[in-house]
Amino acid sequence: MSTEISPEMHAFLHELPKCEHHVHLEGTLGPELLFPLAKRNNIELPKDFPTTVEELQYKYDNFKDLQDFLDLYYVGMGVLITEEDFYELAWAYFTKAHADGLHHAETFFDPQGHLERGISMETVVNGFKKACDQAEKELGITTKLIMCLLRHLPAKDGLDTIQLAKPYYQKGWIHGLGLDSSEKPFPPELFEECYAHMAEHHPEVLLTAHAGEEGGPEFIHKSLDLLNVTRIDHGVNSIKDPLLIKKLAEQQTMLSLCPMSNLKLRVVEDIGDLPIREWIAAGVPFSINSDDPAYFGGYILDNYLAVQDKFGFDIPTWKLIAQNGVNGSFVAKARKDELLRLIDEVCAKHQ
Ligand SMILES: Nc1ncnc2[nH]cnc12
Ligand SMILES: [Zn+2]
Repeated sequence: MSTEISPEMHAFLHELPKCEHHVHLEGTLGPELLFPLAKRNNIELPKDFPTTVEELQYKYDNFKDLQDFLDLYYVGMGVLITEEDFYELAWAYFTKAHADGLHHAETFFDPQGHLERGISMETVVNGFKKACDQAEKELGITTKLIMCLLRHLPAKDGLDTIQLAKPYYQKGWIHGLGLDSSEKPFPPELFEECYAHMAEHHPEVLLTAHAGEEGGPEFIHKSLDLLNVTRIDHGVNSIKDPLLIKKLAEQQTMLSLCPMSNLKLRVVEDIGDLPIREWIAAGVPFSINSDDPAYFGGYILDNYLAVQDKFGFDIPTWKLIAQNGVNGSFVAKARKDELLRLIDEVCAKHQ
């Protein structure tokens, strides 16, 4: 069922202060930047890669599953070469998301997808950090960078990557460790050593992992119990296990839900099938995110609107969702209080 979103509700959702916890910076690379960067950097795209925006868009609209998307995603990021490319990419994301009412962003990046092409960690992190600093200064968006390990690569490669990123963890330029890429063939336990290393040497770092996107509830259990993550990225399949739902609610573990991604990658047939009402009823906190917005057809506000279109929530429910997003953010109490005050103001104005 779809509900008509009134202009008032649209304006409210636009204004509602938002936090994003699940966006891959490489997933913000759309055709409008991909093709010019390929040209600028003299990158010859593979023979079977689309050559026009329309052909690329057709691919984006017809992913069969997560792997089908990832195959295109890893080729796409091959046009990113210089520090300036990484900066431009992230800055374009921050400006777009700012226009959607974004106030705080915890952004993923995949260094191994660049290191294996001969791009240095320094190039990647310097470019992203420059955009983060500018977003804080010019747009008032607080930011955190979360480095993800690619689970289709060996854990040893992950440990080497952690080693390379150490100076940036020490400087406080990278704040989290995540785990992404093909889920089902590469379960969480393969990366126990990587997460244990981070917990031992950088206890201040946020630990999170993609789990329960295509994998079952056991991937979420193992991410919590073996990797000791305090957040779960996606977590859609948590609903298949009532005990897990109870545990997520008890521990107040936030799920970073990505509705349009879940639809495009066929995790669900319809956004209305997402277990959002069940999570709210059980007290499981979640935030709403864009994942790879250039590939899935929508930035953060589009994802909020897609949920509203199917669920028709009232303002108090949206207030709760926004508050949970703030409380699950990796920021100091003073910033949380500030964001919660802003949410109160916008909700009071639209009540
Ligand atoms: N939705 C997703 N799942 C797993 N890995 C990803 N990398 C980028 N987007 C991803
Ligand atoms: Zn993701």
